[in-house]
Amino acid sequence: MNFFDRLHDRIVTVDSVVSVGLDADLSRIPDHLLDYDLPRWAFNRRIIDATHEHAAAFKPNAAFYEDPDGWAALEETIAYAHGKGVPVLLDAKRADIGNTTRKYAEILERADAITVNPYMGRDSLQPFLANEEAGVFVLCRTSNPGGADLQDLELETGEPLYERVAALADLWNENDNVGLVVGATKPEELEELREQVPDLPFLVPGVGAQGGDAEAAVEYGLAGGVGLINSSRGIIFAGEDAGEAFANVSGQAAKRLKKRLNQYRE
Ligand SMILES: O=c1ccn([C@@H]2O[C@H](COP(=O)(O)O)[C@@H](O)[C@H]2O)c(=O)[nH]1
Repeated sequence: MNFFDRLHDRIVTVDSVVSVGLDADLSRIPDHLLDYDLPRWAFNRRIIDATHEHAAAFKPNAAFYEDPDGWAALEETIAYAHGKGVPVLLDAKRADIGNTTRKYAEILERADAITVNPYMGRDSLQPFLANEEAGVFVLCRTSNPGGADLQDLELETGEPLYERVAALADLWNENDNVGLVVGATKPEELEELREQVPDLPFLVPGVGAQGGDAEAAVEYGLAGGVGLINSSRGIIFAGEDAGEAFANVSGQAAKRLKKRLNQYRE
């Protein structure tokens, strides 16, 4: 079954478009978990237990797992999320020359979807795009201030580069498996892009710690009700001062975000 069909079913089941970002920063994990063999896994397991009923997806960012223990923690995390019936989107922003990107794409044997970087062009994304079962979210207009440096550059046609990326992603969507990454900190661009590519679901990061626009994220991020609005630190570290009750606080934060976003869903 296609990723976006699976995501649609999950969104309906939990009545939520919340993506819970599992950015398990070791320096912020509660002290009482640091003696575990894999503290990031111990942390994620508790966060998953507390938030899964509000989660349309979990989104670990690969940056927080790129060491031997990290990969082990990530494997356990993905398997556990799947056991709860929740799809996993790995935020890895991958792409490279063909030989390398084929290896990168093997991660889709584990994760259900991935973020990719379009800068190297179509051939660098081909193994991801060819995977009919997986979701492929192409970075388009990112949430960070420096996203403007390249993404807003005006092309000879007068369009900004991010709009060309959206047009290309639409062309690349032969398997109905492509979405865009568009930050909630960019509400005007969200609106423009939704008009430009009405059928592509968006992954919208930036509604939590980055202070993005939750209403615009929902209004423009969803295509036919399908899309993901992500918060990472705003959920997983909401209970940073709560000691052993940290995961309960995260569960409440995920529920609150779900309710807030649902106000804007049709
Ligand atoms: O444009 C982008 C693309 C990716 N991200 C990632 O999303 C989360 C956001 O974390 P918060 O703690 O909710 O700010 C994180 O993994 C980023 O690397 C993004 O923020 N913006």
